[in-house]
Amino acid sequence: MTAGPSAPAAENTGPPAPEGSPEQAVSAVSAVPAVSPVLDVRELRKSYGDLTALDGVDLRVAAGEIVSLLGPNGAGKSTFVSIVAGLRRADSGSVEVAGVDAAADPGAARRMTGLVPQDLGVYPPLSTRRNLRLFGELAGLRGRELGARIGEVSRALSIETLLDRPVGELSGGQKRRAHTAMALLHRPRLLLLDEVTAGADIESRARLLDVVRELAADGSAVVYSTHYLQEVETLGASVALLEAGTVIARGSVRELVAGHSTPTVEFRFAGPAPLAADGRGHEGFAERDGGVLRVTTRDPAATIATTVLALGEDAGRLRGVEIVEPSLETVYLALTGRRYASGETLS
Ligand SMILES: Nc1ncnc2c1ncn2[C@@H]1O[C@H](COP(=O)(O)OP(=O)(O)OP(=O)(O)O)[C@@H](O)[C@H]1O
Repeated sequence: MTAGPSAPAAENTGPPAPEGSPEQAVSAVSAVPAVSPVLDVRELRKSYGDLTALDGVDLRVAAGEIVSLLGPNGAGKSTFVSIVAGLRRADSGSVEVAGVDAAADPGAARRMTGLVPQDLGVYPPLSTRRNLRLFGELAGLRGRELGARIGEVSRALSIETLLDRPVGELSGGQKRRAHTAMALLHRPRLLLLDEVTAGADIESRARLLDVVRELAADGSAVVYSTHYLQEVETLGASVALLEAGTVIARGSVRELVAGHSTPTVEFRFAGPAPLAADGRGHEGFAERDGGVLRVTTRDPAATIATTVLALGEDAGRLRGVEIVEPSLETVYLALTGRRYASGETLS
């Protein structure tokens, strides 16, 4: 895939389908902005053969709003982003960018959209500057204005020293910054970023997040797909949680946490956690994850007491018990049944 408003159509092979399906209760928090949204997506559907990637996705994003698109691998985030960017065609549903129907006038919708896709699509033999010029021209920028914008985005993303190097020689993080610069050249009203900080170092990540915040502060609407939950807080973003092609929750972090404010108790064991046998009196949803038994409960104290009592000989392997207060992470866990794989990456 390539960035920019006139990127060519492309289909890529995506990751495997998500395992299982959530059984937890799902509550969708409506977050319809009062003013006309910059992005207005309704009932978007997309299948790849028998596989339903998007199953009726609605999403509205206001000017100045950053929406974090969260969800496990295969949830449909990239499919959603690439359809909104005009790289893929939906089976049905509608996409409007600043009131322009993307199906009726794809060119106009693309001109208002900036995309930083997951698979980078720059022209490797050309210098960063040449790539920026190309994408700028595709977006309708010319002459002095284009030169000035290249200067601005290069400063914003700290890529001035990379301008005369072939993009193909840049590191992964440098490429992402260069790519983001290309998507920002024409000051898009809608910016789509698909896992843009994946593999970026701390400095690149901070720089990228700063730029995204600044763009939103200037009035752009931003859709920011990520696996890093802490970025949601850093960006001051609201959340759209996608699972198996459906938005299962939408709202601010505060709204989501308030709506799913059930604490979790984590029991840590030496060796595998014992089976959370239903007969052990847990109240709420219990699951095992390696050496951790995790129980979502409204009464943590009672859960600790009944669970420890029920452990039998496994009690000797118990190494710690922790009450985890509700957070975006626990909301994610409650809604998807999945957890972080490494402390920050969602599995
Ligand atoms: N070109 C394609 N052909 C067939 N199936 C596809 C294609 N692209 C994506 N898929 C499937 O569609 C589903 C959604 O994929 P998508 O890449 O949109 O998910 P995602 O949420 O972006 O995942 P990740 O977090 O891993 O990037 C997956 O099951 C994936 O295997």
